[in-house]
Amino acid sequence: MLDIGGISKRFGSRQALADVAFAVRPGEVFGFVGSNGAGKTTTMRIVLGVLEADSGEVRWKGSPIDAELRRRIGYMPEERGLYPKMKVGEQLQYLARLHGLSNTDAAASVQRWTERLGISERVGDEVQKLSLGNQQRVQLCAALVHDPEVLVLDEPFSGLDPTAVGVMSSVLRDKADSGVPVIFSSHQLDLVERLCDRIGIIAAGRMVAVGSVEELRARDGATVLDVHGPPTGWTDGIPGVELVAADDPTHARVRLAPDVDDQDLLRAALAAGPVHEFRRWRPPLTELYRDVVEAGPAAADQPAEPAA
Ligand SMILES: Nc1ncnc2c1ncn2[C@@H]1O[C@H](COP(=O)(O)OP(=O)(O)OP(=O)(O)O)[C@@H](O)[C@H]1O
Repeated sequence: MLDIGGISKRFGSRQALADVAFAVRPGEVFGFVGSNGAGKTTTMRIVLGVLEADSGEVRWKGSPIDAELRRRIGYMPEERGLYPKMKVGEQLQYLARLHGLSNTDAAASVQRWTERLGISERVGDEVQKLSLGNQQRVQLCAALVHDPEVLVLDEPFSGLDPTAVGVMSSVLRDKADSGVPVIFSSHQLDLVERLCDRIGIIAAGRMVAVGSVEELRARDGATVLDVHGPPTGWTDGIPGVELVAADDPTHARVRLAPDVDDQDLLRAALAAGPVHEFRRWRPPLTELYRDVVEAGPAAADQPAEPAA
């Protein structure tokens, strides 16, 4: 288990992280989301040990991350760290060797991952001659060539075409299925919802929600129903029933107060007209995110609270 245990970090007067705590289990893809400046990159850098927390600790399998453990993490930094003038294959081979692989193992690994990520034809090209998306594929190869025990990826999907998104998603899923905890940050919430087993939402340096999408949905506790059929307006005046959306003249999305029986609501709908659909509404992550971040300790894009 990768355990991020209550880490805090201050840059001058700015409290970038305040007691951030969550865990990523082996076999799990964990999506780390939050607005610009919320603290994702800072958290990931601390996980990697390239930045030191002021307090709190990161542990992998119960041990604090040290130099030896760091070599066993695959990291894709936000500021991509490739040498532009070096050839793709040479660079990956070099990185794999740096992480302790023999020459033969490194060559086999480079071949395997460049093929999997669709850049095997480009191994003889300088990195700077590749498109940005292909450079990103190389960057993911760089995180994978040494067969890491943990994967930490900072915005690996940004700027990728749909094919590359598909390839990258399946690679992350496979790594997780082989027992590697995978954590990545992203602003693409639909992708995060599809791919991740659990999600952490950070706002202004504080974790405001952690869980599966279902668990995040359950936080609200309210029953919200979509009813299609009767002309909109039939809910007016029913105690404990709030109309929250009406996408067309025969639709009503309603939030029920805890004491309202959904069967009573169904009877009221039937009295107003034929009911074609009556079902619980499952909000997408984009809506859950908005609700959580807006209700969090500070709204999105606000500066982190200054230190005392
Ligand atoms: N080296 C640094 N010196 C000073 N402040 C920093 C430094 N690194 C990060 N910060 C500040 O810490 C806060 C968190 O930044 P961080 O890069 O972790 O956010 P993020 O969630 O990764 O944002 P984005 O989605 O834009 O990449 C921001 O207020 C940022 O300005």
